[in-house]
Amino acid sequence: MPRFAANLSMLYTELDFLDRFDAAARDGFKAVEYLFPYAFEARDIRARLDANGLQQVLFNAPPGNWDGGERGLACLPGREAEFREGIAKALDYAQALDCPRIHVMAGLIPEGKEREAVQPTYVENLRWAAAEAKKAGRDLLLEPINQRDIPRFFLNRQDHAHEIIGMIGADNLKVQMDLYHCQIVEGDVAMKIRKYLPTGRVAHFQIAGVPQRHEPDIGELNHPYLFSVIDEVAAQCGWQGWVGCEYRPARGAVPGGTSDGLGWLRDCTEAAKESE
Ligand SMILES: O=C(O)C(=O)CO
Repeated sequence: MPRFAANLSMLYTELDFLDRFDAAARDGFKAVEYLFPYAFEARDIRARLDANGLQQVLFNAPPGNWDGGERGLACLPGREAEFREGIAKALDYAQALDCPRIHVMAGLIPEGKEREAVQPTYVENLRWAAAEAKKAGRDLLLEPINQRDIPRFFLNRQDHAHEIIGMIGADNLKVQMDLYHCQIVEGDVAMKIRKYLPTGRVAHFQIAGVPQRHEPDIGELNHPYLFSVIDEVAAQCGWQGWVGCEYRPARGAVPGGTSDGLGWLRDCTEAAKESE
């Protein structure tokens, strides 16, 4: 069975952010991820991690004006200085939280521009950021995201992410392979895991049911099968990463809404015990 991390931006949202760490640990998670730590002092987050024996496995670099609709700065011409400040801030938090990975959201293709026109900005920003992250001992992750959730998002396809990484050639620049986005954009998910995991460029997975982004046991994807594929390929290539549970519980932000929906995880754990 893969190792699962609770995404605290989507799970336990009936609780204040810092209390979500305690709830995730109570449900048996050993690791967490979320979008952004920046509204909190790193030492307060660190205290919650330590008190609950949790690892911080991923968070995002500052995305620009999130409430104004921005979803990353990396592909935005003219925003390079802000992009660099954001990466420096993310690296400081990563150090304080002992977090090995930072997701750098690509951003939206500006109105009136084509993807090809902004790709050079994206590549140059990432080249700089990967070198900074390397000095700090961190990996930077690129995530292809579907355009139903985020219209005009620059990076949508797995092959595009791998092509960009190949162009830059930094060994700490990797892919965050979200199987929910992958199914919506391109499908053939199991074969894509088999193709890309052995490359050493997939640092992290995320999951959610498709199409509503609820629990993984709701919808068109057969997650137990996909977990067995991850396990099989991981054993062959020595991959030891995490699978982030980045879904909106079907019962919503109500007390117990997240925990009640974790039947899929309990089933998975039981099945793993039986096969030992
Ligand atoms: O929208 C997503 O899928 C993300 O992981 C954002 O970080």
